[in-house]
Amino acid sequence: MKTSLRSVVVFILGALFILGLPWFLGKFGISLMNDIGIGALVALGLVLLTGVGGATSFGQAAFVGVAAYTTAYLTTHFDLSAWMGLLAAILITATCALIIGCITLRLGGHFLPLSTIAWGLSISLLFGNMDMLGRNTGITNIPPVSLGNVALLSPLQMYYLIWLLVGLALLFSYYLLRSRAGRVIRSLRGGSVLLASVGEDAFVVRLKLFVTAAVFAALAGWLYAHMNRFVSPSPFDLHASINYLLMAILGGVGFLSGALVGAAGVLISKNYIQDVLPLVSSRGGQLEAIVFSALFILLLHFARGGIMSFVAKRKRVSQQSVTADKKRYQPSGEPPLTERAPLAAGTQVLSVDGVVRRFGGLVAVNNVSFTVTAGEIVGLIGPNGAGKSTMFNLITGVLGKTEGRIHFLGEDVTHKSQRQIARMGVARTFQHVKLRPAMSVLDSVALGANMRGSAGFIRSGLGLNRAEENRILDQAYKQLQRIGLEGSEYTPAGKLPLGLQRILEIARALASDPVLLILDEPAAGLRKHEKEVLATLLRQLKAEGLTILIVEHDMDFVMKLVDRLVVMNFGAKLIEGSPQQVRADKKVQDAYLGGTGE
Ligand SMILES: Nc1ncnc2c1ncn2[C@@H]1O[C@H](COP(=O)(O)OP(=O)(O)OP(=O)(O)O)[C@@H](O)[C@H]1O
Repeated sequence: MKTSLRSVVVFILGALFILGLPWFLGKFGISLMNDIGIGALVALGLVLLTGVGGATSFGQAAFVGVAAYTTAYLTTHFDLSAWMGLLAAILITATCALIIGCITLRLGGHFLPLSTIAWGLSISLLFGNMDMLGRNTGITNIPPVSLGNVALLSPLQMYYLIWLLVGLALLFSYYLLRSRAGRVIRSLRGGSVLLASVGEDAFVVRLKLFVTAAVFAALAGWLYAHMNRFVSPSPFDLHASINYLLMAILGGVGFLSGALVGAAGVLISKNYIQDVLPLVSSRGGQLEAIVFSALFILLLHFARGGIMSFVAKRKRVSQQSVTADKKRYQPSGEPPLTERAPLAAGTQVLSVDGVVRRFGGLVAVNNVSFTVTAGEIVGLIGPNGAGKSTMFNLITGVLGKTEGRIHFLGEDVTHKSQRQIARMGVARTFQHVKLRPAMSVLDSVALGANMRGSAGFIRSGLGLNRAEENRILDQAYKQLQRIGLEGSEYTPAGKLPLGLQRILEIARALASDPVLLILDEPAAGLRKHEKEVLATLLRQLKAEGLTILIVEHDMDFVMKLVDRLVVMNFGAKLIEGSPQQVRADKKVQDAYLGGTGE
């Protein structure tokens, strides 16, 4: 994993700026910077959870509150040090997030944000109603954080602690997103079927992200409690949660730096508005909420990408001479990832036995049986609606079977999940391409090698995954060379023409080192020359011992390519045989080729 020099320079310059800034700020400025740092920590969690992971939370302030009250309670009632309070705050907040996440994160659509409002409100109401937490009066006399004998009492002392933690959280997030785990997080918006095809459970990934965002909120809560030395319910209510979301959106919910920019933007303008509104009206306090609501709506209408998206756009325009296409990946030289031993010729790879799939009254797949042996290319063909894609979805575990059995390498996979089947060595492409448009070509393929690595959130975020990450990227580059897309490593996948996106999906599948490659209409949208290149690639893969099952409508392409064909019609198997046998069969001509005898 190569950290780009520019990112290092930007980070160092940022750190120097933060170090030197107090020289130019008064007491008020330093206190404001402390609030910005605390807000930025929460907003950073939201950038990961909402901006990258696609799960909107209106309840982050409640997590800030859980951590703040935990440390406040433990340090005032049990005389624990603030550092023990930090440990407890992180543990309890993460546990709360885990429990709430398990209950709510499976909710789809608008129900998830609605549920975050519900638990956000409930938790903040709890703070105001529990005697042990001081009800609405809160908890006072919280001890300061101490470093040895030095108590961090002044805003300037807290400034350095707060911004050290903000820097570490930023670094963690930066490394995390550039890793194996980060590619999976960035693919969350592509849906659970895409993630399962690379061996991941979307719910588990979202849950880990939810807990990570809660831990960032916990850091903020701990800092808040020991900086103010007092906690009460109102800074952790729904209103505060909306403010944190506003910070993330204003800065740019798709950018880590957006958390800093957004927190600064919201808190500085809030101070400014608080100064100006009393001059306009005696009810300035109420007007503030209205002004912020109006700002939120304007932002959602005209600048959803936030401030950083404008900065990124300008940067792209000013760097047009150094386009992504001209950057090249340099292989790391790490030893390559280990590969599966090739199967002996004739080994049975797949066996489909009397499989039935009904959708209500419709029998989409009706008692279909066939086998695929190692090193074969088998085509599954049939007219539109014959049940081919349903058959693919049954084999790969996307759909459950109504009847029948499927074995892969002799193991019964009838009731295995898509993720388990993918992990056994079945890789696939999709009829409707499933790529993340903004993800680079190199990363898109590296996602396929996901199951060949093991670094999780913590190892990746701490930057301890470099060797593995290099090997995964080298593997992705090797597959790009194989399909002739080297040179476009850093082009966003969505910028490729549809035909090349299909080929890119094949490279992603190959990066997993599969036993069986299942291709759903790979030649659709390809030009004649591209089809020839694809056919050559598939023949080469067969020569290397890979087994391929392919659905394809282009008869010319498929007839020249495959060893055997299984023809389906109205959900049932019509015939199985060599391309010559299928071509000559009268039933096939009637059903599939419209009786032309092509
Ligand atoms: N999730 C579903 N719910 C209900 N019916 C479905 C579902 N998926 C597929 N079908 C129906 O099952 C039948 C087979 O569909 P399938 O997509 O498997 O056919 P196909 O051979 O892949 O067609 P095409 O070549 O057009 O992709 C069709 O009648 C389709 O409408």
